[in-house]
Amino acid sequence: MGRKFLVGGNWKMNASKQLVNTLVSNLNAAEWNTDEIEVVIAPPAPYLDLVRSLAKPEVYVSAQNIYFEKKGAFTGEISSEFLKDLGITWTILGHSERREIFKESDEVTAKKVAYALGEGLSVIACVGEKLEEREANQTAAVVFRQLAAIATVLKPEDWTHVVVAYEPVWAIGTGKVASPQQAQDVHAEIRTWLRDNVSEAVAEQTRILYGGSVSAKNSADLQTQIDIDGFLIGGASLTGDFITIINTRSA
Ligand SMILES: O=C[C@H](O)COP(=O)(O)O
Repeated sequence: MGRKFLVGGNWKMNASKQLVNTLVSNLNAAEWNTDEIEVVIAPPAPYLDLVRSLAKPEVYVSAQNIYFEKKGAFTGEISSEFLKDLGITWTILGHSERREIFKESDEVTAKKVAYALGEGLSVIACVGEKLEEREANQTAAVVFRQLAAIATVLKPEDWTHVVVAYEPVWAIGTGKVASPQQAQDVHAEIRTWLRDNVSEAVAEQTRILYGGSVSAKNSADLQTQIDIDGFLIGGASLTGDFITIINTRSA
């Protein structure tokens, strides 16, 4: 079976009750073939419950991050238990903003991925290089290092619930989208890495999303690439572009 295209919306630290109502009503009114497209939105943690209760079942809801402990003295952290209690089945992990701003290492990210999977969550695991790393021809090395940290703590069967999001840091929120070929090149390298380091089946089945300035204007071209299995969309997920992107895929 082919890889189901995933359109993810990462709202980052943007929300209000009013915005939730608008974005979720618009999504509820939109239609897509659920055999071919999976839609996942990731609002900030305080809005997860509201979004889950308002969104139609075809919309999967994701956290943007969790911790690797069930409960206790971890002020400000989000437990997988909270997600399960709220009917939230996904979490993003290892976003570059977590890595850069909050200093989450490859090892911490990997620990979170393993923990989330053990708790029955599906994970969007983010990888991607910074501009200076790309310019130093280090893109593959950086992405492979990030993947290796995750692969080390997973069993091959765990990958069934992992989606990899390739998000070049220089393309995030900058309007400088990777060209379809630039994205495809890295996606193909990631798939080859999975083939060489995990298994043929995992390489074939694992979805690799592209993220970084995806918009209604560029999504059609990006999605023509054979190894682009969906998008993780930031800014445009807070606008009508998100549904246009879903519709572009459906068309
Ligand atoms: O998780 C989403 C990415 O960071 C992309 O953000 P962006 O679409 O605003 O560039």
